[in-house]
Amino acid sequence: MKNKHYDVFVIGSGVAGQTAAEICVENNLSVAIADNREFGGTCANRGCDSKRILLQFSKLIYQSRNLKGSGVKKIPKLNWKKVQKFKRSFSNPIPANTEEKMKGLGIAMYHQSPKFISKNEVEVEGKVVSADYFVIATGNVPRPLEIDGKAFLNVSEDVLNLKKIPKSITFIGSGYITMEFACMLATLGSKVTILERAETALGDFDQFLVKKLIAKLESLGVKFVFKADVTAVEKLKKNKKVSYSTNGKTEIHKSRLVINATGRIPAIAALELHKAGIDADNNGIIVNDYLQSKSHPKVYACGDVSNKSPSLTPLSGLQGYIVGNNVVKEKSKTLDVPCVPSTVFTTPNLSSVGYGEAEAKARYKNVKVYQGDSSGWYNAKKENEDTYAYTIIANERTDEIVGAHILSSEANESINVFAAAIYNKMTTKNFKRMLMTYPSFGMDMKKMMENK
Ligand SMILES: Cc1cc2nc3c(=O)[nH]c(=O)nc-3n(C[C@H](O)[C@H](O)[C@H](O)COP(=O)(O)OP(=O)(O)OC[C@H]3O[C@@H](n4cnc5c(N)ncnc54)[C@H](O)[C@@H]3O)c2cc1C
Ligand SMILES: NC(=O)c1ccc[n+]([C@@H]2O[C@H](COP(=O)([O-])OP(=O)(O)OC[C@H]3O[C@@H](n4cnc5c(N)ncnc54)[C@H](O)[C@@H]3O)[C@@H](O)[C@H]2O)c1
Repeated sequence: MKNKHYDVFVIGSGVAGQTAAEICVENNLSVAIADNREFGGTCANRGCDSKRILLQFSKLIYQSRNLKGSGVKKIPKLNWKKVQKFKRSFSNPIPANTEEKMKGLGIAMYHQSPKFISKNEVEVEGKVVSADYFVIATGNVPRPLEIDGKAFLNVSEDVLNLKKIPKSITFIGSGYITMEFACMLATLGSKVTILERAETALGDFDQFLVKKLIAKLESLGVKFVFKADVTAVEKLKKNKKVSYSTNGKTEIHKSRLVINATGRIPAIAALELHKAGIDADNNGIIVNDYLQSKSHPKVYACGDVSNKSPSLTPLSGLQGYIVGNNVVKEKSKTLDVPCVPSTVFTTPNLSSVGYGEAEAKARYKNVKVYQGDSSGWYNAKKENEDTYAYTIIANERTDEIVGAHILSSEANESINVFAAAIYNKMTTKNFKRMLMTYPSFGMDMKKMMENK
């Protein structure tokens, strides 16, 4: 075994790992990066980007259907093969482009999972590699579902690569991944069933809006089963058979595919963290506000694999930036995230930033909740869209906006305006003073905060 030494060894080449590696190498540190899959990470290869490309096609069909009878004569027909080809034109070049970029920066690359063998050494590609600092940025992987027949389950990546739209599909779990893909596939003609263990979908989101989103998906033919305990999956000739119990009754359900979308867990199993004394729990590697391992100060963790949630691309990039800077100059940056906007890219979108109603009520003495159904407003009516609603929350004492939750066809963009407002501690009064373009969803945001 030949020994190698670097100033910094990064594990994982997603947005978090790349960002940290680039900052280190730009500051004249010698850097290596390892990935056990194609370089470029989840978002660009098999997550956000590919997903949104596919979803825009189902949105096109959905919106055309809404406008049928109001001028649209024919609903467009998709050539799914070409849709997939278009998607791949974005994702296929990612690994080679990422490697070329790394190489251009002078970063050494390894194509295997490293295993820690001591506090400052890993074994990778048959070599012992030591480093002054390690950056762990290995992201998340699908949560394994320990049921009989688990080998017959598929995951989000398989949905992204579907060769054709399945006749029927079952999702286990009703989080982000399920809601987005269920919406897409139901719109494109699949019979979709969702088996969720909890009492509702998207448990962390505003439930006034989630109820409306569930009703929307039901109107597309999606069947929700809550309080479902899935026990087994079997492979039949054409279908998969899922066994589950709900309200004390045992049921079976057959569909072409069964997707395990019960959440994602930190990708740490292969790293042998214990050999370096790096502590982790179910949420990931335990780090302080510098994103430094609490049990091993020469190790940093960033992105989905750190225990600082939520697992979203912008937050992973930010964490990579913080770690890169802290490796270059110890304790130079802390993670200080006032609010993280996120969107469930269903049609319509469900977007959220800042506190939910319960959190705000726990935090402030008095809160003002502006909540309503805007399906009668111009912006919904012009699209023949029957689902549009909001919950905006302000601290009553200061009038500051502290949370915004929107269900609308443009919510993924509208929420960024609210993110800026919350970040800048805007009051509802100041927000309403801003001029917005007309006619736009921006104008509606001001109307949402009118006292009725
Ligand atoms: C289907 C899907 C859709 C999503 N949509 C969105 C969205 O719309 N918006 C959003 O903000 N977020 C979305 N996310 C979440 C987003 O993709 C992640 O938060 C983000 O990619 C995390 O970046 P990261 O750099 O922390 O990890 P990753 O991008 O996951 O990178 C980790 C890298 O580490 C590698 N790795 C893992 N284990 C090892 C090992 N043992 N050795 C070496 N390398 C290893 C992996 O191969 C990977 O390349 C989505 C996720 C999925 C699955
Ligand atoms: N648009 C986006 O930003 C986006 C999209 C996709 C994924 N993501 C990220 O990826 C993460 C993973 O997404 P996800 O949808 O897999 O997870 P999730 O955590 O959003 O949802 C998982 C769901 O599965 C349910 N569940 C758990 N165990 C179950 C079981 N045994 N049986 C039935 N239901 C069960 C949970 O109650 C929950 O509702 C997200 O939390 C998010 O951070 C983000």
